[in-house]
Amino acid sequence: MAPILLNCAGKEDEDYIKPQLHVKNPHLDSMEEDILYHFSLGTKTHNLPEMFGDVKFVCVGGSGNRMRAFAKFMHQELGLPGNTDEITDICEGTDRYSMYKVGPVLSISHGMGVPSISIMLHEMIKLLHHAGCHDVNLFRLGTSGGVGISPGTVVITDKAVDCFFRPQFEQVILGKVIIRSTELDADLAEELSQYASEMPELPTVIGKTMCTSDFYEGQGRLDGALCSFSTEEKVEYLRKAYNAGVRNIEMESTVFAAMCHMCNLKAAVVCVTLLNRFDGDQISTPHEVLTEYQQRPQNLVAHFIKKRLGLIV
Ligand SMILES: O=P(O)(O)O[C@@H]1C[C@H](O)[C@@H](CO)O1
Ligand SMILES: O=c1cc[nH]c(=O)[nH]1
Repeated sequence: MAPILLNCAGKEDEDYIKPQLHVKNPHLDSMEEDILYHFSLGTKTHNLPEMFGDVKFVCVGGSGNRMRAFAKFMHQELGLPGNTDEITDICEGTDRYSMYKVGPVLSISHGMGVPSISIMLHEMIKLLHHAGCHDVNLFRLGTSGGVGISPGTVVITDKAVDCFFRPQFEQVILGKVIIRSTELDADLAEELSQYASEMPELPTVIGKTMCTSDFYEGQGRLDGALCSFSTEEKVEYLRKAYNAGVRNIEMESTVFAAMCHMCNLKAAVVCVTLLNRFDGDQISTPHEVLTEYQQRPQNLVAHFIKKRLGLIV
């Protein structure tokens, strides 16, 4: 299926100026070859424009199985020809990440935490650059812990914040702390929220997402191998987070937002909550319920993609 050229408002438009992706690295121009090591892809070994030039939507999430399931789901949703069993892992030469392409949709796993997603984002953004992609929307489809909201709620992030509730991401470069903005695309979040309101089966809120560097102590859990705080201190911290507008906690949103923002890529974070952290720390929900929860961000983003491609009105 040939991709349709749509402008930001999702309308076909010949005069539309395509938003350009900017890699911010002058050294790249003088490199004879760029090996995307963790993807097992490279500019000399692969024809990246041919393989990826038509990509318009990049969806990322922690687990390889989830992102394969999403690729198969999108294949069906877009009505693409062929069998979903034929959708293979483009990165099968490495076991670091998994990548699947279905029409204009690229589905990539990023593992857990900031270091893992950050490596993936460097290589993915260079991949889009080498392939000559433009006008690409990026989505993180994740899971999270809810703060004062019911399990199964989908949170569309308006601001990704750090564990001090600041909308920033700190990167240490050459021994210096560099602070980057975690601004996400407000129009994209608004559009997703509008579509969510058309899907009554999808409980959705817009709120701040707090990104931590740990699942246990870093998220105020009492059930890790280490814990040095009381239940009251945990609840006080979660209450402060809630009052600051935080509605969920995960582990990748700030670097995802910061890197996309720096490279002029429109990005959104859509995570389902697996539990309400005021009610506990352990994720004891049955597996099949968790599987259904994980499908929810996928349903919303699939709806968005189909709207953008003009497959539904
Ligand atoms: O995309 P996923 O569901 O992997 O994101 C969250 C944040 C951590 O990576 C992980 C912790 O369970 O889930
Ligand atoms: O509580 C949770 C659940 C999923 N992912 C997280 O990072 N935290």
